Amino acid sequence: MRKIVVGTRKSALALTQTNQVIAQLEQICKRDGIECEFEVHKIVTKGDQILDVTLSKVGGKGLFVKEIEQALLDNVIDIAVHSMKDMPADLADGLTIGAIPERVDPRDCLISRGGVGLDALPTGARVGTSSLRRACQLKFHRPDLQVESIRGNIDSRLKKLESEDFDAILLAAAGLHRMGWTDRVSAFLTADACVPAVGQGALGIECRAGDGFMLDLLRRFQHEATARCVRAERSFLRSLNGGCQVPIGAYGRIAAPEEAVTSGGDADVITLTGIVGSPDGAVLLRATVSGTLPEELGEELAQLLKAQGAEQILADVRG
Ligand SMILES: NCc1[nH]cc(CCC(=O)O)c1CC(=O)O
Repeated sequence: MRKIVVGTRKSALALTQTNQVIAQLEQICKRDGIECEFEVHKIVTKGDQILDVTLSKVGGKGLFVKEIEQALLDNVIDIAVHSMKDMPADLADGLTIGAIPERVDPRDCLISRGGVGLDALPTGARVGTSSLRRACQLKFHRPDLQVESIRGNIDSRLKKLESEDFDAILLAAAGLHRMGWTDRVSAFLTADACVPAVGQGALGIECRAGDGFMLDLLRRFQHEATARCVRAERSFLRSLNGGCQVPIGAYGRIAAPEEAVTSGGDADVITLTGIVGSPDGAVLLRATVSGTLPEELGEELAQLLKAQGAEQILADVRG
């Protein structure tokens, strides 16, 4: 009986999604006759310690990931469950993503007082988000809104909607979905109106690159369509040198079978949309590409946005 130690952050969302992944892996083990048991190991990351200060000013890439990767390298844990959108473009040497399971809802959503949608928010309403990507796209559509920083895990941000007197906050639908809190959603923003963060809604299970047992198990948990879309999004992010604290978004999807048939296309074709913008929403560059090779698609999309001036916008944000 092999014991698999699973590392996780200790936030409510991290623990919940880790337990959901363990339950799914247990099903696979049972189905395929693999004998193993799972144990959860909680790790406090730098990102958790400094949630109250301005994360974007600290500027480190992968603030939620570094200590967890060290625990993998030190054999303290065997796998780690991450939100793909928190993963830096490059992993630590010796580690790999063994599985990307099926993505849940990739969209952002609005949680407002009174449950109204974006268009019904009063002129000048205060909206809480610390994501430059969300701020940019929100201000692009509604320049009158006042975007203000809000910190903390999703549970504390939901509390701050009331206690800090915001009219609305923006969160990823996926986190609320995993917590069973989608009844709090006032409106889902379409992936076109607000292009999600790279990897949003997807999880990644990281392990040691040389751990054959884990790689064999995790391979059975991978959702190929999701994995290819996320690889395309991450290739785009890497090509722009982006971390999670820059106003960059990308969303890859694979045409539904009926769409692929009517377009005469291939069921493997990924359609990838990306944006780069200024945090005040004055500039919002966007392009869409499609193709079958994830890494090349991401690079192609980055080239298109660079040709529109993306590098200067990002340089201005980074200061
Ligand atoms: N940046 C924090 C973070 N990282 C992952 C999620 C949950 C959504 C997901 O898995 O993509 C969230 C919360 C949020 O952005 O609302």
